[in-house]
Amino acid sequence: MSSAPDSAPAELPASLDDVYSFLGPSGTFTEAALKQVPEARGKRWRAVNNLGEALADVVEGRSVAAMIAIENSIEGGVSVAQDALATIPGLRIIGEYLVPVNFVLVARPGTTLADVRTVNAHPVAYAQCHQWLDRHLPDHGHLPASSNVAAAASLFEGSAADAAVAPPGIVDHHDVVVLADNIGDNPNAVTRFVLVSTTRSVPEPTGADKTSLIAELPDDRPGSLLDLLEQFSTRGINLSLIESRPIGDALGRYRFVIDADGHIADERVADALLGLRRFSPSVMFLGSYPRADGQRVEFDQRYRDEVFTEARTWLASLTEEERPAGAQDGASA
Ligand SMILES: O=C(O)C(=O)Cc1ccccc1
Repeated sequence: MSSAPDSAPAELPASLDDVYSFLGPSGTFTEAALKQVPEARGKRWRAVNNLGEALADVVEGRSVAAMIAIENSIEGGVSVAQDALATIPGLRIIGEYLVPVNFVLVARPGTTLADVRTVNAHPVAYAQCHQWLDRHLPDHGHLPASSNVAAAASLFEGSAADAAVAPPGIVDHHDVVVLADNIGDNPNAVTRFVLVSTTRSVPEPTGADKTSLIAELPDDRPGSLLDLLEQFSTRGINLSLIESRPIGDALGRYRFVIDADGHIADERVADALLGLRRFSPSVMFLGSYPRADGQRVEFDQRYRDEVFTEARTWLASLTEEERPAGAQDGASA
């Protein structure tokens, strides 16, 4: 267990509620994402070895929340994370954070690029550097690592690899030599992280929010996906992510991972959820939370809250008994 870098005074109560889990060891991009969470400052941080351990900490009450990578600008959704959120009941996303990611190739002192045969790398990092690796080390082998920092650490723990893909800050943590800088295929790559908890309380709407959902299609017939998408389009809701993931019970069965602009407290988003629920056999609400980029949600004024509430009031009025003129509420004769 480590303490947050800007930790508060030692007399802080050390209850379980104070613990945040993240993919360690210290120096990972996931830790950089957790540093952006004001509520986590001064709390205890638990470095774990994989996503499953981070989420189990939350579900089993060892941590109040876990930071996980969910999407990157090169590969899209992190499928293991999407599948975990789809299959572990009770998890909610309570915040999102963006971390620019770039990578260096490091090795034990004395190693040169010409010596490198095998590279240790986290699979997501490896995928983001493969063009550089294929160009400069065309016959290299890949050894998967549990994190970007673990990849470099393992060079000193008997790893068969000669080099590792790591974050630039790795030089502050290990006595490595940098064989090459900026080996990421996209210099502007960004990874999106989410803070996951089991709390039922949803962050307050800010006007710059996002709602994450997972929905299954009712049946395998033409237009099912269109029906799903229409729930959003007919309510003026923009989607920032839609990805299909296999449900896993039969070939060709998929669930859809969706990020929609807006908050469940927005009438148009709540109405879209009701629409989804009416036709989908399974809709999971993963949470509404402020967008990391702070960008306010733009939508056509035809879909503002008052339009929905006015329509509901109108509907109710259609079947209300007409009151005789002058009658008062609750008045008895
Ligand atoms: O947090 C890290 O450093 C990781 O190892 C996971 C990861 C891998 C690639 C991009 C972002 C996060």
